Amino acid sequence: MKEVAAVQRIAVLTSGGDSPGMNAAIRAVVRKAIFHGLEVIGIQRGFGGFIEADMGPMNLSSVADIIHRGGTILRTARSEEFKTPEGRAKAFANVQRFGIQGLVVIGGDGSFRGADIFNSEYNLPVVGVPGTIDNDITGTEYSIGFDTAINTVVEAINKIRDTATSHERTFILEVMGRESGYIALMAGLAGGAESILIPELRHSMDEVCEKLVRGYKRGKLHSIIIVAEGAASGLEVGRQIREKTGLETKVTILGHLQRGGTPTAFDRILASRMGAKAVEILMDGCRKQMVGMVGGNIVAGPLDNAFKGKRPIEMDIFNLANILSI
Ligand SMILES: Nc1ncnc2c1ncn2[C@@H]1O[C@H](COP(=O)(O)OP(=O)(O)O)[C@@H](O)[C@H]1O
Ligand SMILES: O=P(O)(O)OC[C@H]1O[C@](O)(COP(=O)(O)O)[C@@H](O)[C@@H]1O
Ligand SMILES: [Mg+2]
Repeated sequence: MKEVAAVQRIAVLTSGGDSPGMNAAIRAVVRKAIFHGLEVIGIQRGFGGFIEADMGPMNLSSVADIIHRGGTILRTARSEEFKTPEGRAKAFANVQRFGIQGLVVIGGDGSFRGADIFNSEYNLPVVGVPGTIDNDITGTEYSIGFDTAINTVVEAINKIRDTATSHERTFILEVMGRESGYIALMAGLAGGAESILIPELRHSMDEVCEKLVRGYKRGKLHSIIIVAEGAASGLEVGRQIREKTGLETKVTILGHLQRGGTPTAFDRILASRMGAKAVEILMDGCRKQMVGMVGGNIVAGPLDNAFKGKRPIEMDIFNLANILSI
């Protein structure tokens, strides 16, 4: 049976770094809302478009043929102006002008912080949908785009392994994560990396080098070291290893390759479920929530969970990766 909602018009935007699966989430928000008789306004370029009234109605066809596309059809941005009360006042003028009664923000911790402040100031109901390749959001086991990103990294590791073995070389692979080591950790475990360097932990280059040399002594043909960009520069790690061990090192920086590409089935399913849940939350009359995956279920939780504390790194996974690469 279709539920009839008190809220009649909602808006959706994507903000912060794009992540594969954001389009699937937009599609779910739009189609779920329309299914229940709601109108949906699509806001372009995150909070930037919110301030500048760069927005318009979306319909079923606006989200056709996007479930498999990376990036975001709504575009995304980082808006310094939204961090100011004056910028947010402009955005609120557009809330009134367009008759928006609820807002879905698809983005990361920074975007949720912005949404939280806006809700406190203007009482517009907001729901956060976690979309970031970093998977650094507390309150959800997975954020949209992470699975695709680590699969991209693992694919790169597979390719590097081929040439690394042939030449018996040491490779350093720098991956994304300015403040978070999740991509490095999980892709490192899945890719069988010798060492994983992440910003959450202090690392001793002497230990990294000792492990490398030990490995080669027992007959390893190559070594792969994963470095999160927030832990160190891949080039610098390569230089230090070369100086300390005399080994030949090659450095690959994956960069924005990790943010693009067609989303995996996991990310599409996650995004579809989370986008639909966001609409349900607004229809239920909640004022400030985030969607999360907890124990495999899609649930509503407090929005400020996402940025209250830093998500701790899973030490058991880090230790396991170390044991398995002995
Ligand atoms: N303290 C804040 N107050 C208001 N808006 C904020 C705040 N922090 C972040 N934002 C908004 O959210 C945007 C995205 O945040 P950012 O941290 O860059 O990305 P992400 O959401 O992916 O973590 C910022 O450009 C800004 O517009
Ligand atoms: O593309 P930019 O603006 O240089 O941002 C790079 C950063 O964005 C990310 O890809 C995603 O971070 P957010 O989701 O917090 O925006 C990080 O891994 C990376 O450090
Ligand atoms: Mg972030």
